[in-house]
Amino acid sequence: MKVVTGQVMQSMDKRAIGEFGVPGVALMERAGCACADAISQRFGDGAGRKAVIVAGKGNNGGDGFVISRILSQRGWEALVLLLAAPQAVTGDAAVNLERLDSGVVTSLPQGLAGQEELIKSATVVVDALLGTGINSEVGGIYGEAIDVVNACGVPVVAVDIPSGIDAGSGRVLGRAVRADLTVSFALAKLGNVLYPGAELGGRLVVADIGMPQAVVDEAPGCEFMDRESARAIIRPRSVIAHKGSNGHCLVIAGSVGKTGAAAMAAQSALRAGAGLVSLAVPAALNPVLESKTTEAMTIPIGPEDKWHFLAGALGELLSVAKGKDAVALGPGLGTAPSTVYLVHSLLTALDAPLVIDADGLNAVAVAPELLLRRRGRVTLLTPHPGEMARLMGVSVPEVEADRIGCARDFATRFQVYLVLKGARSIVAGPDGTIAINGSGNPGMATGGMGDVLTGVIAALLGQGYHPFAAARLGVFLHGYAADLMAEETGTRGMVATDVQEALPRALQRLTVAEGGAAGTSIN
Ligand SMILES: NC(=O)C1=CN([C@@H]2O[C@H](COP(=O)(O)OP(=O)(O)OC[C@H]3O[C@@H](n4cnc5c(N)ncnc54)[C@H](OP(=O)(O)O)[C@@H]3O)[C@@H](O)[C@H]2O)[C@@H](O)CC1
Ligand SMILES: [K+]
Repeated sequence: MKVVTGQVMQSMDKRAIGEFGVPGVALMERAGCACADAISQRFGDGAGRKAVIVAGKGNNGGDGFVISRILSQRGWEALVLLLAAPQAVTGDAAVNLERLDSGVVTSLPQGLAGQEELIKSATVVVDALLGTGINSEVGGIYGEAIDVVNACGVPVVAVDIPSGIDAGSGRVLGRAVRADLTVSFALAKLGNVLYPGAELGGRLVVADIGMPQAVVDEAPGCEFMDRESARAIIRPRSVIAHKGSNGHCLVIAGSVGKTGAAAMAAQSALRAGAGLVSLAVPAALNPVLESKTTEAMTIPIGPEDKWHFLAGALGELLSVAKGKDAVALGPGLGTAPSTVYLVHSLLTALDAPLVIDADGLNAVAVAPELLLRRRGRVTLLTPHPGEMARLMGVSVPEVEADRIGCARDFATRFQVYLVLKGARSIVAGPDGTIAINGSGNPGMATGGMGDVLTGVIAALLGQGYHPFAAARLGVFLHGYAADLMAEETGTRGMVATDVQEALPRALQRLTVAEGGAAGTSIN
């Protein structure tokens, strides 16, 4: 699913009207109708139902006027509380305001004070205060109105986006409406899918409002990874595939106390379909990993009494990396200075597509310019916000304030593919292309989830997926496996190995046609 900023949507609106001759009032009519339909579907129609539409003076309010007219035709009492003088309403919104019976509209330029009881008596409150045209922090009568709506205890349907959410980022601009349902138009906005906007919007419906297809297709936006987008990336496995044709991954991981990270990265690569996995570990840890893993082949590296990698391991690691289809570097490596030095040497010397995570990223953060020496080779980083902050030399709140900007900036500057983890992981390509992951749940906020993701992405790279496809499919699959687990056991107490074990089921659900069965019929 494509998502766009509010500004892009406003220019799409202008293009549809200017270039394609679609009247603005027609778009507004379809938008209002889509909201009314969603309301009718949820609450039914006919007498005894009351909608209170809290409207602003812009086109978001205009949609609200259409909703009032349509619901009235369906037997509702549909009252509009307009937070402006009627003369302040212009354009298409004014056309629709004039079409309402005067008794339906109450103009409240001083704000909603005194209307609380009326609002509490409604079946549904429609939030038509502010949409994509929001241009500053919300305060004054609009801010107070948002507080009243949030305190009313009645289901709230937001028109396009909850009022107060920045459509380009999902940020709350001062105050924002909390809705149960949001009906967004033509395409979802970034603010509908990024947190906190995504949560405040409740369930999201994207309605077709008759925007010309060319305008939709040509709008600059980014991909929101849902099941359909994942299905479009995933490739069928050849029936004559063998372990050698499904990619051989090398995982370089582990230090004392962190053998689990190494085991999970290796095992997850297998669960995501890698044909073979070799796991290179500091030699003293080999016995532990021999027994912790079964299908992965462990390779002891360095002196037998060393619990972490030394700088001198470079030669041995390069020779085991020869011929591998992808390398994962970092899970549980530790931050011993000699290990950091080794990571720096591997960065410049390894030719295979390389996924770097965890302590691998901490080593990169010391000298990120080394990434530029990998030009021409595939590098994929998977930082969480703390690691991203270290890589960029900024604070975590700075990363969180602009997750897309940070991911894009780093990926383009250092010519890498990057997954910025967190609720709605961001995938950035070296050309600045962005995707947003739609799968996953709070159960994933526990240790080891990143090691699983590293293994999954390495497996996909090893199977020959393009790095941007491997990153997008990898994050989706990882979150989707966790979502399948959550369906069964809830999110509390979920651990990384649960997600690891659910990966085949997630792959199965994505490859089998909806409602169909796996396999090929032969009779
Ligand atoms: N795109 C499409 O295809 C279609 C879009 N449609 C709809 O149009 C909506 C966009 O409409 P829009 O551009 O008129 O902006 P909107 O969100 O109503 O707000 C602007 C008004 O709010 C004001 N204002 C701004 N910030 C404020 C603040 N912080 N606090 C207080 N006030 C603030 C601002 O006042 P100003 O500052 O300019 O004086 C201005 O008057 C879109 O979300 C969708 O619902 C559909 O009808 C059909 C097709
Ligand atoms: K709104």
